[in-house]
Amino acid sequence: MIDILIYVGLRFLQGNVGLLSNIQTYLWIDIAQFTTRKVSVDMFDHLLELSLRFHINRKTGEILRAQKRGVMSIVAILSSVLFQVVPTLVDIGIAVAYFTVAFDKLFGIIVFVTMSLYIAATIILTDWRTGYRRKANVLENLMEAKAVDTLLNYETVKYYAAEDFESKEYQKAVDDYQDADKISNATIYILTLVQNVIIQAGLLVGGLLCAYQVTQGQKTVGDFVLYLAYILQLYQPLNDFGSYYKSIQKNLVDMEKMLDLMHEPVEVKDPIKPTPLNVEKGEIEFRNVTFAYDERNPILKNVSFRVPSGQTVAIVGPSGGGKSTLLRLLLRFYDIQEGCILIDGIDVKEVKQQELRGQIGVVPQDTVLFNNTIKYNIRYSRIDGTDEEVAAAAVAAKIHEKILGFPDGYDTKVGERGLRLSGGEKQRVAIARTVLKNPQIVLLDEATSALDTSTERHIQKSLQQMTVNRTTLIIAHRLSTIVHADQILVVKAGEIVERGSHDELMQRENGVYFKLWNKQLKERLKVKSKIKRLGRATSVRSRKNSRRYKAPAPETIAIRVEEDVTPQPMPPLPVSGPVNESIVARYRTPRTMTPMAMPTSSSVVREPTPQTVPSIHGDAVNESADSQEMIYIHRSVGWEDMRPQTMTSGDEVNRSVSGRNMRPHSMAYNIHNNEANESVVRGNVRPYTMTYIHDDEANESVVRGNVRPYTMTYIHDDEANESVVRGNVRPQRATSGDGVNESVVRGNVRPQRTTSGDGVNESNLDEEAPSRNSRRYNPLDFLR
Ligand SMILES: Nc1ncnc2c1ncn2[C@@H]1O[C@H](COP(=O)(O)OP(=O)(O)OP(=O)(O)O)[C@@H](O)[C@H]1O
Repeated sequence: MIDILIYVGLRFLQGNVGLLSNIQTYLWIDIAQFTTRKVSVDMFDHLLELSLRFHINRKTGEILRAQKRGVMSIVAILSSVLFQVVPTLVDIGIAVAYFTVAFDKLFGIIVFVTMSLYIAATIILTDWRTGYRRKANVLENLMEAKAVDTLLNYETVKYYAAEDFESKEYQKAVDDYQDADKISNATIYILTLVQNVIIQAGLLVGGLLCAYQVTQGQKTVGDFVLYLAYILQLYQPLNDFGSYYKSIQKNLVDMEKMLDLMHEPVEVKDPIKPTPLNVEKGEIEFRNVTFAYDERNPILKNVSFRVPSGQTVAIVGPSGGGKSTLLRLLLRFYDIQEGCILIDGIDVKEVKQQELRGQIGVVPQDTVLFNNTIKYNIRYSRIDGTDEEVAAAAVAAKIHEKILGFPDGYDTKVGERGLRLSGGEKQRVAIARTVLKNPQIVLLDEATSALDTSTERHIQKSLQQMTVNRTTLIIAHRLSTIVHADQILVVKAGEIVERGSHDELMQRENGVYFKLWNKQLKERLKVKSKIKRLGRATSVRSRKNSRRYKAPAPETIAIRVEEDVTPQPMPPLPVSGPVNESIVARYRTPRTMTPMAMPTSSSVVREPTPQTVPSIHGDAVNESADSQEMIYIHRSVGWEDMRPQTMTSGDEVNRSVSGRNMRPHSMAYNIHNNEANESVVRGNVRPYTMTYIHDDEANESVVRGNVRPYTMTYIHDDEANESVVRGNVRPQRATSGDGVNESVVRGNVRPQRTTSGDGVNESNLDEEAPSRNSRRYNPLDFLR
């Protein structure tokens, strides 16, 4: 009777386990939610607290996966321990006690040994399995990271038509994971097999002992049946215990990566007692700053400079010199090894990072926006900004009208990372954001370098307005955008190698800045050359004004090639026809053809490339130009198309132009020959520059819209101007000459640049175009 009562009691207890699992559905939801929220938010905060160094190296997909899996594991472990493991252990304990009391010690020992062996085998084998599980996890993370990385780079994948490659890579990642997962699962079967063998062995030994005792009359058949019934009932929770343990172990492995992330040390810490920072003047000072991302590779070496309140300092220099690093250090994304960085005399280390960054506005090189509305993105810098303030900031950044033009206005969604906006629009949103933030210190990190020159010019204007009276640190690649800076720092290999204003730096002919400037100049000219002024005055008649004036500046530049072609001895210059033939044979490109006497010599035919043929005219050249091969006269750096840089004067040349579809970069200085002009008229040539062309025919061709010169300078013929007026042509540059200017004034043409001439300037007051009349003309201005 007691036996039966104990048995029923035990079953009741076991039933309780089921009861508990019902209770858990009510209680558990709250516990699980609380745990999930706590762990997720702590983890998120910690990730935000980690340094830029960590985030530069992270793999977003992997981190999110680790976080998700880690949170789920914690909840699963809690659930297993609370509702499964503890009740099972209680169950097993009672069973051992019951067999010891109800049967005899021997049965208690058998049950105890079986269960101990079972638990020991489960623990040992599960630990062994963990290695496989861990490997499967790593591969699963990689699989996920691969997918996220590819999707984030969707555009790049499409640009390079790399869908197949990416698909194969992803397939491989999936295969690797599945292989590892298969092995991990296979080890479960080994574990289960061992567990079953132990249980069956225990059952067998206990059953045999019981049967023996029945035959000896020590036990009844009823006892035997009771033993079998109960022992079978007992092994069920034991089996469950095995699977709980397996699941706990799996969850512990899953949690590992998240715990690693949690333990990732915070590199840049706030001071314990921070000094309040209230930037008023906004004076910045770098004092003997030395810094390395990796101690083995110093990046900044003893850098010192000061940006006085309200001034603009530009940082320029070769790529990789450490310019962006300076900004990152000012924002304290990294701690420096030596020296200090001060804002209004306070070391940035002494200040709370949030407070520091809260008072500095940054327009980065490539703005990444949140996948939200334009309004949200602008307001991000000051979440209490009103709609009116947001609109005012957008007006200042010259994007308000544009936004209003979108169907959803300020509620337009910008897409992931702001990809639905153009580069220029994104940059303006970033500027508007900074305007709304209204910081005393503004950092511009190549804010416009990714944009085309026209958009850049517009944005530069917004930026310049924004930075008035604010301390500004600009990193620029295009030097033309920072000539206005109060001070320019040239950073090279982690050191400031030059400093001064643009004009001061341009005085140093061998300086880094001077060279950098010229390099960019050459890039724009598409030749590696140095610009040298060729003074020349030209009389130009303005019909409109009925007055004569002297052209204030040389419009043609002679180009002297300095480098990158192996210097070769200059042969005696030829004085007769054959030179031109030699030129024909050698396919040289004339860089400059100016109306000067042409020395010739047959020696050129045999000699290596002459370095300079400063001027060419004369029939022979021109005849050769007429032949199929006269293409490259002199100084070809390559075997490009026939494209002399400048063509001036000389009938035959002009004819060759007319016959051969040559495209001179420049047609300058009184091309007054009809044939040349005819060729222009026929639309065979499209000069980059047309200067002082005063022949009606040329102008007519312009009038007819056959040609679209890049530059029209001092065109003073009414017809040409009229054509501009009529909008037939859109020169990249339009200079002087009232007719042109008037057309600009009337908005018919949109030259890229307009200079000089009151009308132009009036129409274009906000362009701040340098007036050639107002100061000594510097040919470099031409390229700004
Ligand atoms: N997080 C980083 N970890 C290690 N090295 C880095 C890190 N960031 C930059 N560097 C290295 O530091 C050097 C300076 O980089 P920085 O970005 O400051 O150059 P930069 O002058 O702004 O160049 P660019 O004009 O090309 O933008 C480079 O050699 C770069 O490889």
